[in-house]
Amino acid sequence: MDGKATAAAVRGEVAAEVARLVDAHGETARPGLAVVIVGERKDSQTYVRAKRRACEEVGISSFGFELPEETTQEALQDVVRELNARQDVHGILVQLPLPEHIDDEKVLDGIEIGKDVDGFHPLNIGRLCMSGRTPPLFVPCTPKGCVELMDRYGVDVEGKNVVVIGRSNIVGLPLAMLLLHRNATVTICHSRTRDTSAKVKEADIVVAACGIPKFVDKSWLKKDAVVVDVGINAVDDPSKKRGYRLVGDVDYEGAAEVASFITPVPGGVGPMTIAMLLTNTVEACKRHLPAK
Ligand SMILES: Nc1nc(=O)c2c([nH]1)NC[C@@H]1CN(c3ccc(C(=O)N[C@@H](CCC(=O)O)C(=O)O)cc3)C=[N+]21
Repeated sequence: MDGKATAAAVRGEVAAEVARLVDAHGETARPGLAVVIVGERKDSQTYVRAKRRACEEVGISSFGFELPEETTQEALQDVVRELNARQDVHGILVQLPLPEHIDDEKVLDGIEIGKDVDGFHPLNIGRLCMSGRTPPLFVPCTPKGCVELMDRYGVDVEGKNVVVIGRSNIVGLPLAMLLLHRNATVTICHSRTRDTSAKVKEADIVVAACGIPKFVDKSWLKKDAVVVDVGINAVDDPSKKRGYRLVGDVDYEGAAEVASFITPVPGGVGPMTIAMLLTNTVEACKRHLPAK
């Protein structure tokens, strides 16, 4: 499953929608995303740059806030409060991880839930977990991107055995919930699971989101399993310009021989994550407009 091409297609659709909004309602209807980064982590800077570029491509205004590593808890929360109040900012993203001295829970919980385009606010996650009630305002971008990718490739999850490896609040847990609501039989494996390979051997669909390079081996996979690799692991590689290359949580070469569908790294889930950030931002903006 080609996440790079699929994300490009999604961006094309988002660009058309943004143009339609601005055409119908004027400049105030142009969606705006604020991205806040604290400190100078190289990987965070790379991701934030990619988010900024994606916004530009589709006509979403992006507002970057680069705060020094020493930023205090109070100062960061003040920035979030200001962004909550701004009319031209429809979505707020505080890039994770934050420096050690900052309590990220306090920061994330301070984001207005209607602007929580990451979908990390406990009220959004709580609503995501419950079915038949008020739905969340936003679904976290990586899980949403995984499901969107499978949808577009015609992978139906209903009644399937899905194994999600990883239980993080931003990927594994919300993804398991999304798949459960789509009537998959979901098993979550994690660091204390006794025999993950045995669980994976039963899986029609495997989602690897544990952050361990090449954790999932070809020998674990059922013939024609669907494999979604969320891992973005940097491993040293002096032959590369950046000094490292990215590998997933799945041994791609081997797994590709048995899987019916598989996502590569890079070029799989990563670009879809950013595409879903754009769709969430447009959704946030549209909620403020009269229906048209
Ligand atoms: N508040 C917050 N929201 C996030 O969504 C968030 C975050 N914090 N912190 C870090 C993680 C990581 N993340 C990625 C997004 C896209 C790619 C991506 O597009 N990767 C490219 C490769 C990029 C490269 O070459 O370095 C690919 O997989 O093809 C990767 C990682 C979002 N995150």
